[in-house]
Amino acid sequence: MTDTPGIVVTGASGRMGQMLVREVSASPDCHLVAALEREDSDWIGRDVGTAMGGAELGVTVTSDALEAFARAQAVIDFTAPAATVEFAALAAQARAVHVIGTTGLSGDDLKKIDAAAHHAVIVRAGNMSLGVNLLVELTRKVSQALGEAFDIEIVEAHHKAKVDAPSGTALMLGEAAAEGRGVALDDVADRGRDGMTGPREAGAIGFSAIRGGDIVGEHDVLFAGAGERIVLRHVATDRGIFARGALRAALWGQDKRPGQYSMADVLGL
Ligand SMILES: NC(=O)C1=CN([C@@H]2O[C@H](COP(=O)(O)OP(=O)(O)OC[C@H]3O[C@@H](n4cnc5c(N)ncnc54)[C@H](O)[C@@H]3O)[C@@H](O)[C@H]2O)C=CC1
Ligand SMILES: O=C(O)C1=N[C@H](C(=O)O)C[C@H](O)C1
Repeated sequence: MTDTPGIVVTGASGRMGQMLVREVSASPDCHLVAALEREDSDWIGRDVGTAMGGAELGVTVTSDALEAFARAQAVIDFTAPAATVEFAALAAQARAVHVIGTTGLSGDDLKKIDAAAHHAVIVRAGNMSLGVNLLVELTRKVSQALGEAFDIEIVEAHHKAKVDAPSGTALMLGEAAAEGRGVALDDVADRGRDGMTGPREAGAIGFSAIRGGDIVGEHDVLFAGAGERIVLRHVATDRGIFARGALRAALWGQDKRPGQYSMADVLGL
């Protein structure tokens, strides 16, 4: 047995789940206590290491979230909105830190996550990488400095299997741009142009989404003025950046009071 924090990885067979199983099991600072999948997944009952095509890890994939969370100090969750809302309540019941990377959450989902955060630590971010969280801070500052004389457009590109748009990261960047201008994103977001749209609305923050191939994640924040443009860009080439950020958040959350935190809190930005 080890006295490092025990971690559950949800969505273990997914793109992020597999990356997280690798990071958690390789880390000397924690250990993998469970790997969770949907009950109809053909990974259920198999050793997660061999299911991933590697060495045995001694952890059998299960769909019993309550039992798994009861044995854990943290749950790292990159799945889908309905699953994440359910896991938030169960992780709170188990008093386990819940690190949420899942994007595409609705306003109603966020309210349920807020309720769970009264009882346990939740760290949630649409992007767990250091680079993007720095970009968020830069976006806020540049937006504040330039004001409405520069039009803001956020362009994101992801792999063809991504199911939500705009990406969680694009929305974080949009929130930061709106905060920089002292406005609410919901009042100024322009999330889809098609047909006779008319000229650009003054003060709008526009979003465009590209989907194709195996693009890990790319985000541009464009500030377009008269006679000049600034582009702030982040390019992810390896999902390990998200997994390492999530693991850092799970460990950081161990001695924190119940509440909802961001990656900016974790990174001290
Ligand atoms: N915040 C961040 O830094 C990042 C967030 N993401 C987000 O993470 C989420 C997952 O992304 P991917 O790994 O690419 O998707 P994926 O589709 O490859 O994996 C999702 C996994 O969750 C599993 N799952 C769904 N419902 C479940 C349930 N009730 N119980 C157990 N497992 C369940 C699925 O079976 C699947 O294996 C997406 O929302 C994505 O946008 C992805 C990368 C970075
Ligand atoms: O689905 C993905 O892949 C990613 N999702 C996150 C998002 O929606 O921003 C983070 C990253 O860009 C990869």
